[in-house]
Amino acid sequence: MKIALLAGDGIGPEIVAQAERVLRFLMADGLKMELESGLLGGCAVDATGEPFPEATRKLVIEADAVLLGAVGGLKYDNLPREKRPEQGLLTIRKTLNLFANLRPVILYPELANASTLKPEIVAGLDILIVRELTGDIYFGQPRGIEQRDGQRVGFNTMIYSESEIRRIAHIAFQAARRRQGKVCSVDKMNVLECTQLWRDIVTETAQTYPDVALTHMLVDNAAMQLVRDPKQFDVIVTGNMFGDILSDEASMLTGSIGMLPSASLNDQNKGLYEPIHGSAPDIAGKNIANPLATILSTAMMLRYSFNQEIAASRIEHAVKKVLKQGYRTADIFESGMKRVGTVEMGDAVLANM
Ligand SMILES: NC(=O)c1ccc[n+]([C@@H]2O[C@H](COP(=O)([O-])OP(=O)(O)OC[C@H]3O[C@@H](n4cnc5c(N)ncnc54)[C@H](O)[C@@H]3O)[C@@H](O)[C@H]2O)c1
Ligand SMILES: CC(C)[C@H](C(=O)O)[C@@H](O)C(=O)O
Ligand SMILES: [Mg+2]
Repeated sequence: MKIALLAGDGIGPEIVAQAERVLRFLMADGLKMELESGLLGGCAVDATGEPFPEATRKLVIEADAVLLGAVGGLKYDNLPREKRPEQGLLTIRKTLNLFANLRPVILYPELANASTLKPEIVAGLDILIVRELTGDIYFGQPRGIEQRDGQRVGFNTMIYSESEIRRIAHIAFQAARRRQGKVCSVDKMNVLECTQLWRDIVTETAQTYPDVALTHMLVDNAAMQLVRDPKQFDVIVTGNMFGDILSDEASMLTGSIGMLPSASLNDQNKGLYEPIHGSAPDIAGKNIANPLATILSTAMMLRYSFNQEIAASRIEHAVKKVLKQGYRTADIFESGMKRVGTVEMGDAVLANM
């Protein structure tokens, strides 16, 4: 099992270091894995001039799975789009055809008071956001900024093909079968043709899954319903951009964006695993970032890419125990708990493994 580690920028190296300790612990305990680090994002721009250098391309193609921290930062904001750190991430997703992004939104009972909603509204919360990751306005052509009628206009194209919609819909329905059997498809069909097609194809695909209950919701309402009554959702399936926004919103129901892991999968079981948050430049280098989303992403990697259910649950149980024992990074801290830094949170997880 060869794993490419791409720590990236900002808090990336700090949080990936803790996940790497967890992987090395499992290796010392007999799990056969090989880890190799590579450059992606701003650190790659600094070293090579490119956000996704050739050596990293080779590494991720050859690896069985990729663990990523985060990319980006203020320093790179003035670069042209193709040189920006985020472009490196988008290019990896496209190169590996990682169209299915799974973002579990799970509230650990110990964090009920850290949620932005009242404990009774979020108790037992367990949503799976299935975000399409290689299409939509992120990749659609044409795009650009150009002169028209004496002024600049900026434009992007929201586009989905039937086959792109169908394959992500299948992922959502199959996931729902292993859960509560409910899929809510989120679109903006009242305004956007692209998402009218989305709704039509999801509805058509649902006919293969008579045992799954499908509902549709417009994205503005979905954003509101997530903070009104989030437990009405089981699986949410949506496009690239709506999924990006709704998952950041949903993360706060679990206490912090630092708690949400993700898996981005293609149809050959190859996966890239990363926390849903970014490089958090405001807290980078201070040993205060929450590493749990990244550590939980390694559990998803062991489960989805390597079928190592026991090792995956071992990590998840260790995280649960750490929270039970009262360890909290700043983002999930509440009085009476033990405030710890990034490294100490890693220590606590390892101690519980
Ligand atoms: N997958 C990725 O690599 C990814 C994802 C999102 C944003 N980004 C990039 O990251 C940079 C910063 O973006 P942003 O500030 O909008 O979003 P962000 O997710 O980096 O940070 C948003 C807020 O959440 C906090 N936060 C994020 N992760 C945390 C953690 N693990 N523990 C505690 N607090 C945490 C940050 O301190 C910040 O206040 C940008 O360049 C953006 O493009 C990268
Ligand atoms: C950094 C950015 C390109 C990325 C996205 O929009 O997909 C991020 O926000 C995410 O959620 O993974
Ligand atoms: Mg995002």
